[in-house]
Amino acid sequence: MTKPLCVLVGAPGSGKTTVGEELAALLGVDFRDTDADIERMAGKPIPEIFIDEGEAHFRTLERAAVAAALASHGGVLALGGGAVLAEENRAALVGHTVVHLSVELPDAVKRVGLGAGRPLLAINPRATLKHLMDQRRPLYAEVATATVVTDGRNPPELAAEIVALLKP
Ligand SMILES: Nc1ncnc2c1ncn2[C@@H]1O[C@H](COP(=O)(O)OP(=O)(O)O)[C@@H](O)[C@H]1O
Ligand SMILES: O=C(O)C1=C[C@@H](OP(=O)(O)O)[C@@H](O)[C@H](O)C1
Ligand SMILES: [Mg+2]
Repeated sequence: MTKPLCVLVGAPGSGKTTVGEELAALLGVDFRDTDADIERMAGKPIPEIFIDEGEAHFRTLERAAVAAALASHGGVLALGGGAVLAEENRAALVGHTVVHLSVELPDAVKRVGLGAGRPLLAINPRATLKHLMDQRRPLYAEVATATVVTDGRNPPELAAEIVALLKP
């Protein structure tokens, strides 16, 4: 069975999508993001899924996307920030190389701005992010096999650090 070289988890704004793309380019492998898979599956952008069908439906699509990607993608895989909420997803990550991109509130808030494209952050992004991060910090720690601190660091240097970390 194919499995990802590296799975990236972390809060919204930790840089999973951006650093994941850089990392895949450095490694010369494909990049995949479960958020993009979900949008393809649903045939619409994530904010529209939240509006039309609600978060529970999004999480159902997300569980399917995570399972499919873990089973079939051999490159770098970025998950959505909330994927770790599902016990099913955390269990599926056991045995994988999972890098937690950690970020503290000040950098996360700066990076997500007013939460464009992230429906959970559409109202009061700073307070909502703080709540999400407090709730999820233990879950990221539970699934991670390594943690990379991203505060004050740029995506190319973070991607290079992960390449070094992946070397046997
Ligand atoms: N290390 C970083 N330093 C500065 N800006 C970053 C960094 N990582 C990501 N960004 C920026 O923050 C925003 C969110 O990044 P993104 O990769 O979408 O995060 P995630 O997928 O974890 O939510 C993007 O505008 C991106 O360019
Ligand atoms: O934190 C969350 O629950 C979410 C994070 C988003 O992905 P990013 O972490 O890539 O922003 C996306 O999956 C969706 O808007 C829900
Ligand atoms: Mg992302």
